[in-house]
Amino acid sequence: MNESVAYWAVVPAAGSGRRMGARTPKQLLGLGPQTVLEHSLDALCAIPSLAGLVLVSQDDPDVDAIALRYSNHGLLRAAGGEERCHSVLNGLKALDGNKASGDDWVLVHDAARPCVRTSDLHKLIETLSGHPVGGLLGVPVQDTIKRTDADHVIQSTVARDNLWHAQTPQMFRLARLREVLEAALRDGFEVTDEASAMEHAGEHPLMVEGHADNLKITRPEDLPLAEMYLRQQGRL
Ligand SMILES: Nc1ccn([C@@H]2O[C@H](COP(=O)(O)OP(=O)(O)OP(=O)(O)O)[C@@H](O)[C@H]2O)c(=O)n1
Ligand SMILES: C[C@](O)(CO)[C@H](O)COP(=O)(O)O
Repeated sequence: MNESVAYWAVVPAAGSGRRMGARTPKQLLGLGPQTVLEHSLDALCAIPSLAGLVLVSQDDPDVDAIALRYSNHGLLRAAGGEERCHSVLNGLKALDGNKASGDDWVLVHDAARPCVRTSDLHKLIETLSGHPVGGLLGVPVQDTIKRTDADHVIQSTVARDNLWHAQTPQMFRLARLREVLEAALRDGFEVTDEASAMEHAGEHPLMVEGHADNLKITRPEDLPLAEMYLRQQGRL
């Protein structure tokens, strides 16, 4: 752990949860007595070295109430953007305007990933703190992967060796991440995660193996699965 730099988190929590099909945005759905968002914030706040975190959300009184409960963790707020990448960039700008320096590390973690293990967060930070680029948590692909046409007719089988599911947190230096994200957006490049913006700039982030239970809650069937994982971890 490099003591001279700080570690911050940016939590994109401004999505509408279209694929969940619920009236409530999925980050505010319940997992036991807490919301998905609170479980994700609790996981990040368990990192002793965390200097603070930026919660990126739409205007929502329910989010405001949750944010108040994390004010002692140096919680800052930023407005959500049209897409996840715009929300993340707003979060980085909020950090820039605060006590953060360009060399500080930023962990970008989806609010929709409440089951991330504290042990994996520590593994990510320990593995990457001396790394020249940064990286992300992920898990190797276990199924056979098919590519189809628009009519779902299989065209090919994708070789799965060295193929990974990218997760979050994705951990990069603040100034460099903001620079590559702004450049990717200027180029009209489709940014679905922070690592892809780094790759677009010619960087090679490091994949750090985590666990499959760090799922992104996306569809209704993911909620009971997340609840089971949290119980297994003793968090419910
Ligand atoms: N404009 C957006 C879109 C997404 N997110 C956040 O990014 C994370 C991952 O995005 P995703 O799973 O796609 O969430 P949604 O966009 O809400 O889902 P959907 O695509 O089904 O609407 C979530 O924590 C979501 O709240 C965000 O902060 N701002
Ligand atoms: C960032 C991410 O969770 C990595 O897998 C994923 O790219 C988010 O994608 P989404 O379409 O915004 O859910």
